Amino acid sequence: MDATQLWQRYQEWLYYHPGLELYVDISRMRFDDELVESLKPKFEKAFKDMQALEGGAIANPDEERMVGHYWLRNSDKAPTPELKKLIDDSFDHIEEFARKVHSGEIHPPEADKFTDLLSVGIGGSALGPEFVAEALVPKDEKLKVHFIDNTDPAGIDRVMQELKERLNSTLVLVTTKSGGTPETRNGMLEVKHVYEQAGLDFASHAIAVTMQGSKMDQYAMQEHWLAEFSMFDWVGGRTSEMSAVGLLPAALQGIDIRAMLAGAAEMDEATRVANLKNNPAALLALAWYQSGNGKGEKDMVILPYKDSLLLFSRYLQQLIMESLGKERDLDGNVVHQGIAVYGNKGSTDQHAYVQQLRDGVANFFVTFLEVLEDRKGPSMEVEPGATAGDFLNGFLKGTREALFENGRDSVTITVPTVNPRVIGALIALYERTVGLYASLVNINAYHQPGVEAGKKAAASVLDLQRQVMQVVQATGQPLDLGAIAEKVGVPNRIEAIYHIVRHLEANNRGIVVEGDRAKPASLTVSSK
Ligand SMILES: O=P(O)(O)OC[C@H]1O[C@H](O)[C@H](O)[C@@H](O)[C@@H]1O
Repeated sequence: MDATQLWQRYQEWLYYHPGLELYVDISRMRFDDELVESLKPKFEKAFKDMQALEGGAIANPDEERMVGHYWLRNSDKAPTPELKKLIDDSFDHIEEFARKVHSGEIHPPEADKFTDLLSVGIGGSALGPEFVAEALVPKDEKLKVHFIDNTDPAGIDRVMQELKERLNSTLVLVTTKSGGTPETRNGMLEVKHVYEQAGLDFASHAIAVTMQGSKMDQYAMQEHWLAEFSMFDWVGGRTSEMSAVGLLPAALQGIDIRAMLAGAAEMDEATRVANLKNNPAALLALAWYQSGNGKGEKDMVILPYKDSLLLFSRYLQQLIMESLGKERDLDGNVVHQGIAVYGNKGSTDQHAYVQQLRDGVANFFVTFLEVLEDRKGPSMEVEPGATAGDFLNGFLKGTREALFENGRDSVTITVPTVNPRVIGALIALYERTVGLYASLVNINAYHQPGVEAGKKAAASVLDLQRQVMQVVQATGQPLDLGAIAEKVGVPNRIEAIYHIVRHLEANNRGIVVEGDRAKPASLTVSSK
């Protein structure tokens, strides 16, 4: 295709949303009319599926659940007046609480106001809040936000060290939809311990977002935490940014959550249009489908050319990979679907792995995210006639062109600026694209059966650890790994026992290991 033809193609496929001033350009994806024609029936079905989902159908059949994240942005779309009321009340509750925290009406026992927010959660209960907190830091940030999103003791220490001087004015938010996620429970207990060590009452600094009746809900009630916010059964973790999960921390930080909701609602309207060319999510779904042959054969590299959007790719990793990465389709056939997502930001990544993208394995397509506004206010010239922002723009365009020349495709999404409305719209755009694409490839995007396997295996390792400790303590003389395995009654789990013992020893957990470290079979274990 020559330059004139490409310019034609660009104009033919360009999508523009006038309200949001947002563009989607899929002209640099090499799909042809034949593919578009052949996908028409699938798109018809995808639009219908989406309509049914928004109408309250059980769109997640395995878990017998409705999928209602779109109602959050327009509660009139909720299938019953009761649900509408729940949604409206939950936002009022969030705003009222945030207002009282900001004014000092709600304050910790030892200070006039809360100064910091420590959010404890993982997966869908962390990635959206982390992305938004970083993308939208307000000028007059009301509370400074920190995150614990793992059960890594050293990671927890690092965050608690930062907060050491302000512990008494830190509000701790524990977010877990299910209320039973071990990493989050551990994080909460560790933080509580630090409060207790400091002689502070944890409950009067603690709030929770969780489903009613969950373990966390019960715990928070028993302990008389400061406040609780409900998470709904019909909102999945990875699509929960526009529920209390995302909006509570955002509101506390001082972000305009109504603008986020409005941006998402505008995008939802645009992505309800049952016409491929006029629906930006359908255009993205077409691009995903074409690049990976409907089988995820190519990875999605997300490259926002804007530092504040650094965490978008991490957020999208869960949204896309947990939704689309499925063993079976809706008819039970083994399909091993998915699309791998990675990326950080441009132009930084051009100095890291873009070399491979240009010249190496052609197993990806790029999504460039362009922000038209360089910064608030004027920029100096770093060279005659060019600002730092002109360079950033030049690098984006240059990379897009250099990749395309070499047979590497890309999508470009352009937004006017980074603000709450735009972020709400971007989240809604990708949520809808995932839903439409899932329909095209006939999978359930709303469950995550594969995650359970790792959780079960971890629980079994911890069980084994308890048994190993018992055996070692009860025996009173050095045992080799085989003997421990025999005594525990799991002769085929010697390797697992070896790993457990090595970790216990490294952490002074009351055992002594002797022998040649390079020859695990020579090791003996005894209690200290
Ligand atoms: O919010 P929670 O219930 O604690 O869940 C946190 C995360 O854990 C799980 O493993 C799921 O796979 C995720 O979808 C979820 O977002």
